[in-house]
Amino acid sequence: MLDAETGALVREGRASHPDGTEVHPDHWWRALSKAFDDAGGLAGVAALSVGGQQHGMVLLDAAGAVLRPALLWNDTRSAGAAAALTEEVGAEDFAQRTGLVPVASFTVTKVRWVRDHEPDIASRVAAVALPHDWLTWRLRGYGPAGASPLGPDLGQLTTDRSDASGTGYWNPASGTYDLELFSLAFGRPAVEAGTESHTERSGAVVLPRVLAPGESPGQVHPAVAGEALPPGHSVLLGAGAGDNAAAALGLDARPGDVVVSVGTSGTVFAVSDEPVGDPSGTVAGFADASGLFLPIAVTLNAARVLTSVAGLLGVDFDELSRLALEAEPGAGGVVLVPYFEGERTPNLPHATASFSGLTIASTTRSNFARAAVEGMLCGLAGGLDALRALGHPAERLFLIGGAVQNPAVQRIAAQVFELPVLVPSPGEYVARGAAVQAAWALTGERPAWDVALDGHPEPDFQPAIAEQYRAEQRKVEQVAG
Ligand SMILES: Nc1ncnc2c1ncn2[C@@H]1O[C@H](COP(=O)(O)OP(=O)(O)O)[C@@H](O)[C@H]1O
Ligand SMILES: O=C(CO)[C@@H](O)[C@H](O)COP(=O)(O)O
Repeated sequence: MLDAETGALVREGRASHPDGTEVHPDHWWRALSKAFDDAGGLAGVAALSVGGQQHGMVLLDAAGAVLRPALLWNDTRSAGAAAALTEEVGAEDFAQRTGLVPVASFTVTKVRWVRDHEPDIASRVAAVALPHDWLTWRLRGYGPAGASPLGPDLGQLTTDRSDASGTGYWNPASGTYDLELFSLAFGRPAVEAGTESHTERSGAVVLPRVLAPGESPGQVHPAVAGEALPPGHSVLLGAGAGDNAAAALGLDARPGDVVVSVGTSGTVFAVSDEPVGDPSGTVAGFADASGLFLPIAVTLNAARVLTSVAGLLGVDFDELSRLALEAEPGAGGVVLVPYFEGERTPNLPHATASFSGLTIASTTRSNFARAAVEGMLCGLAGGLDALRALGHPAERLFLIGGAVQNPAVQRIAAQVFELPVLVPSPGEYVARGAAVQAAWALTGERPAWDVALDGHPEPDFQPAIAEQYRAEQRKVEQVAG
């Protein structure tokens, strides 16, 4: 909870939901309510907005009930559907129509998977929403018949540009749904909530109405906030956003800035004045939450690479960092291509990780620790190269995400990225971006809050690290591709 004038942190609360690649949205709802309690309730809060993981598929029936656990961004079961859709539409056309070339993360591939593997569920789908859409709808009082104050009005579902652009059936350049593409994927017609054709086309699958930046979908319903909301107090809602677009808002990133987030996913993105369509699929051409665009490259293997290697070495993160910094740049020739969870960029959903360059001399704990950090960051550096190759200016790099608290990640980032690296003060930048949206909806103006910096590691670019990594990565790609 931030002060609307200054952006200063006033209170915070947190609650977790289960890990995994499919999660029932009810867990998010319970976690949100616990987080409100943990933060001391909503007294004094004038507006709030929801930032959430992108792409997750929430299927609702006509009575507003969730039909199955949401398939999340990191669920790769729809890799075959992604390949089929790319084949049917063509990568070039797909990129032109949506900014994307399908990979398993995107919602369009998940609806195709459901059509093909769960036809009973597919036939009962009345609406498809994303995590933040569903939470915003629930906060407004809509939800399953009998278990929500305003009932299952699917016409009230809303989303925002940033998350709509991660579905694979919305066109960031025109700002409209590509309903034909949705029907091709799912085999049923669709309609945008709240439009004229929505009322005329009963039976079509409802897709949330796309709000403009700064637009509000309404207020938190007093009955759903329970004791968190004091009597007579109202809370305005912001549009909500996908997590990466929210982080860009939270950092007040502008064209020329690149953000690298090392969390569960690894992301590299820029804010751009122009829409992007990369037919190679390396860069996804999302929209941002400010009215501009957010070209992005995303890896599935980020912070958890360090968790795995720390576990292998039997050390905590502090010791992993100490070991990594003890080794020389290049880790004595040891390279980790860290595709522990398959990979999304490059699109290798079935790849596995591999260590190489092991000799008696190089097989040391410190080289393993360093190879883990280098491999993870080199995967992201490939994303930066792709953004630059598309002509995006990159003047400085913000490094955020849980793993950035690791000193080795900061120091080695300055060796792997050929840019000044800035480390903002530790914080929840996605939540901060959601707070920007809330303040924007409240005042009608995008706030300009200062972002405090924690440090900027000394520039120390060492191209040999990435060169060595790329050589091994090409070999892995040949086997897994
Ligand atoms: N000091 C550290 N070194 C390495 N990884 C860390 C460290 N601290 C936290 N992490 C990792 O950061 C991840 C959480 O990052 P965060 O950006 O909050 O995640 P998410 O992308 O899921 O929002 C976890 O995988 C956690 O283990
Ligand atoms: O798939 C993407 C972006 O395209 C991910 O960035 C997800 O939006 C969620 O990532 P985490 O917050 O779990 O790291």
